[in-house]
Amino acid sequence: MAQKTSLSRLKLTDFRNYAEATLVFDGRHVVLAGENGAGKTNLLEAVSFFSPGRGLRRAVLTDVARVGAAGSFTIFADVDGMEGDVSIGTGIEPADGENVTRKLRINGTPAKSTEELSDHLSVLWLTPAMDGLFTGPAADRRRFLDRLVLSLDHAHGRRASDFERAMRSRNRLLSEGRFDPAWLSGIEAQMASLGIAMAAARQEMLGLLRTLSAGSGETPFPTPVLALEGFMDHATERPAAELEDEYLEMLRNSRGRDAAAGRTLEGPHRSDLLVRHREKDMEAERCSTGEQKALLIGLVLAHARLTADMTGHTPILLLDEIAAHLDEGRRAALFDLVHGLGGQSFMTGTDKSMFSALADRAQFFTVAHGSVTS
Ligand SMILES: Nc1ncnc2c1ncn2[C@@H]1O[C@H](COP(=O)(O)OP(=O)(O)OP(=O)(O)O)[C@@H](O)[C@H]1O
Repeated sequence: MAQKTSLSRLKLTDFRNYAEATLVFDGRHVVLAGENGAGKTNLLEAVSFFSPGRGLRRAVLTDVARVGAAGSFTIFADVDGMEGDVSIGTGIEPADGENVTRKLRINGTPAKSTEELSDHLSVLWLTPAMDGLFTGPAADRRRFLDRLVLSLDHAHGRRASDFERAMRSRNRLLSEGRFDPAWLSGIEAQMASLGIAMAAARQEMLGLLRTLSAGSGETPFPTPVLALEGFMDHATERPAAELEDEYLEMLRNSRGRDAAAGRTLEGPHRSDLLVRHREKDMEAERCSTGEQKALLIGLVLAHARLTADMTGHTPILLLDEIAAHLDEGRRAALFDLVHGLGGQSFMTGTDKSMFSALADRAQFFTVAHGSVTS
């Protein structure tokens, strides 16, 4: 059984609609109930800042600081984490100018990068903004998949940003007509090694999820069948060095075409995550809204289970308005599955009664106008 990671205290200052708030948790699941616009999602967003990146809204940091305050915000948490008890603080300072970066302190010591958060906890989320994942642009699905990969392979984010940087340099050289072979070859070699490593990490994640869902029992949440399309799709069995050579060759041969297109036409930045509903044998985008939501829940729960199995620690789950579109039976089944993961989850809803099946497995808070009461 994986060990539980959990938050025991959360303190916000000038964060979204909170001037100041402190919440004390006792290790159970957390239910945040309140009217529309009360500040429930803001609390989940605050917790999501304890993972690398820009949080569950992918926010511009200056938008997060409370309107009318000094321009800074802070979030502190006491965490029972993967390496034991730890105090984590993050936020921005006022007037950092255009290039605001998120500061992070772990036990009072400044951290070099937000990637250090992954040593202490893993935070996964499901929000209504993700409802259109299967019908929306491929870039959203790629980002979703990359977040899944990142939770187990912490180098994936760096790889992806280094690839992006190299690709931008190549695009610039090509668009300026500077076909300097030595320079281009150097950049393309870097793209080939990073690009194939990215594709391999994504394939590995899909393989792990496939193995896991093959063993999962009956639940009301359908099993998603996942595949990648668009770049080196069927090449998983071949050695990485061979694939790198192939991609390098592809890049070399497509310089003219890419220059004309103004972008690189082949690469891991063109992959798409294909999702099928296994039981119905149908593409996710052709499933009903409710079926898509259930598939998404199935996918996030499978990922949470995988994270727990692989790291030995349960992730913290943020489930925004999760109960809203489920009937009573599915709601109860969902709570049992979430509880069965053995971790701490944070759930929001407009009505406390939607969570009654959780009973004493959860701690209930009421949120109203940027303040929280238990
Ligand atoms: N930087 C900010 N400063 C002050 N208020 C903000 C800021 N950013 C967002 N808000 C406000 O925070 C409020 C609460 O937002 P939140 O998304 O948390 O609501 P919610 O309780 O999840 O509501 P719903 O049930 O409608 O999803 C909104 O009214 C929003 O305008």
